[in-house]
Amino acid sequence: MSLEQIAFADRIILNKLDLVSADQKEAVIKRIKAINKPVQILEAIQARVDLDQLLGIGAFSLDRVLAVEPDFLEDKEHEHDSSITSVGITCEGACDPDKLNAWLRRLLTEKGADLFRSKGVLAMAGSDDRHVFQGVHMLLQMTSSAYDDVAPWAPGEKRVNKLVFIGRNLDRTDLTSSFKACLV
Ligand SMILES: Nc1nc2c(ncn2[C@@H]2O[C@H](COP(=O)(O)OP(=O)(O)OP(=O)(O)O)[C@@H](O)[C@H]2O)c(=O)[nH]1
Repeated sequence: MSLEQIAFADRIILNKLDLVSADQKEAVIKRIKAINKPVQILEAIQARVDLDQLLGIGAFSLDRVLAVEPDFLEDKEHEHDSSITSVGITCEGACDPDKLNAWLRRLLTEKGADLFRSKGVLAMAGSDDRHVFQGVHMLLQMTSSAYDDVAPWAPGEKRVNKLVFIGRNLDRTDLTSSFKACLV
């Protein structure tokens, strides 16, 4: 198994399942999820998968970023069998844009090599625009409903920031507290 490929993937096809027991399959799924919690696993025999699940999924589209799985974000499990893990942060509030920029810049500079994927949906103080970011290692793209086809925060909608980081040696406690320090 290539850990980086698993960490990077949005979807993984688990093929040749006729050759393993249910327990063996579950063990492999557990290992994959320990590395990349939000990944979607497609089970297959003779590589037969529903093509609709693979084609046109727009893995890098904003829809995908916005579809941050809530069960993943709420999962507080720490279990993992390698140094590659995923960290989800979900937290109501509004970010101070300057603090957030400084935090992201520092994170990418210091941890970029270890950060395979990052993505998130953010609320900014003083703005009704929903901000969306996604990154690969040091590269980060940020957009918002001001520029793109992203729905702004609806009137009265709870502004819940959601972030996902997948990478090596991530410190969940530090990531969470340093993000929360960006809130106004
Ligand atoms: N039993 C079983 N054999 C399969 C399945 N899928 C593919 N194979 C067989 O596995 C062999 C390798 O298939 P390839 O399509 O060449 O796959 P590959 O990725 O190039 O090779 P490997 O990953 O090394 O197996 C072929 O003989 C396939 O018929 C499956 O679901 N079950």
